[in-house]
Amino acid sequence: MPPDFTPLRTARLILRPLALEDAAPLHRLVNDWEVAKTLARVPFPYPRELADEWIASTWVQMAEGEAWHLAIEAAGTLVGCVGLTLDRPGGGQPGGPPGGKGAELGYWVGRPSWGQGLAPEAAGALSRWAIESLGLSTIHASALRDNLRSQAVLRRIGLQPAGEAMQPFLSRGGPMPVLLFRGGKAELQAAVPPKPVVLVAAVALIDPDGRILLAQRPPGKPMAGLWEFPGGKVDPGETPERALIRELKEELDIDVTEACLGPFTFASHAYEKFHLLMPLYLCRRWGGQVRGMEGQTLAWVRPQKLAEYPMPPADVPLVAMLRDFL
Ligand SMILES: Nc1nc2c([nH]c(=O)n2[C@H]2C[C@H](O)[C@@H](COP(=O)(O)OP(=O)(O)OP(=O)(O)O)O2)c(=O)[nH]1
Repeated sequence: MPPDFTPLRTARLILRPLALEDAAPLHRLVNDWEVAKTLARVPFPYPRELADEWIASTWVQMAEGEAWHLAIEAAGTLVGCVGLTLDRPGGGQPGGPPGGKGAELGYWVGRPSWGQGLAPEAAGALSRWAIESLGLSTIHASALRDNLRSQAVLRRIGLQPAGEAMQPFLSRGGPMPVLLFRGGKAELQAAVPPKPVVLVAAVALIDPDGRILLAQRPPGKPMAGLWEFPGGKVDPGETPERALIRELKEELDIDVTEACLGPFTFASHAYEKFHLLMPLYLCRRWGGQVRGMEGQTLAWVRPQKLAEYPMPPADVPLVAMLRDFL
């Protein structure tokens, strides 16, 4: 039985325990000289039964807290494996840490999925998870001296060169020269690509009764159904004020001037795929009648009632500030 393990998710991948059904595709992908020749512990040819045995052994190792070998799944298909094996105390593995808890990282991606950056995505995610959840101080790994692609993967996830060694390779029938890599939490974190910052301008339109206009995000959009302040993304080269004037005309058919947009506060919020930076303006004067031009539902809401409207997480602190201010 596969052990209980909450799969790790990345932008494109799911890292989950191997299942018996993975044996056939795993065998097909790893029984490929181009893959097997880079792996120290994989024989070539790779017997079909070994796939079943290997999968069962990963369950035992995970249950015992010795190693975490996971399937790399992309769009519902097994594309490779990634694993971490804890160093045995006093094991003195080449490249292993002098003190603290360490683990050796290994991975492979089947040939059909090469060239898409899946190996660093999987290896980085598992390594960062292990540092956080298993309390590891170091991750180490090795790559054949002539395997530049794998060395690039290790560098990309933040591991640093840590010397050279000879390592036995089952597929090569003897020891081979490898480069060693190692890194801790700081190195792994520093290598995480920053999220793009998305600049969105938004406004709290306030009517003569002191009510604020909220618009409901339409179905099909991210965060559909949540209520938000009118506004939208600032185009390259545009100021937030110009963007708001444009968006308010497009979305609500009203005319606003820059002089009527008073800067109030801003949201700075980490969404999963981007970091939102959203200045929020106040506006009490505009030309024309507010009407939803994009079929969006609108609501004029008293400040005390704002909390009853579910809003994107970035807006929650803004609502509290508005309530206090108005
Ligand atoms: N207008 C507005 N956007 C908000 C608020 N809170 C919040 O997190 N956002 C987010 C949702 C969106 O990711 C982004 C606004 O972008 P947008 O409205 O131009 O774009 P969108 O995601 O609806 O659609 P698209 O242009 O990507 O197709 O800012 C808010 O109060 N008002």
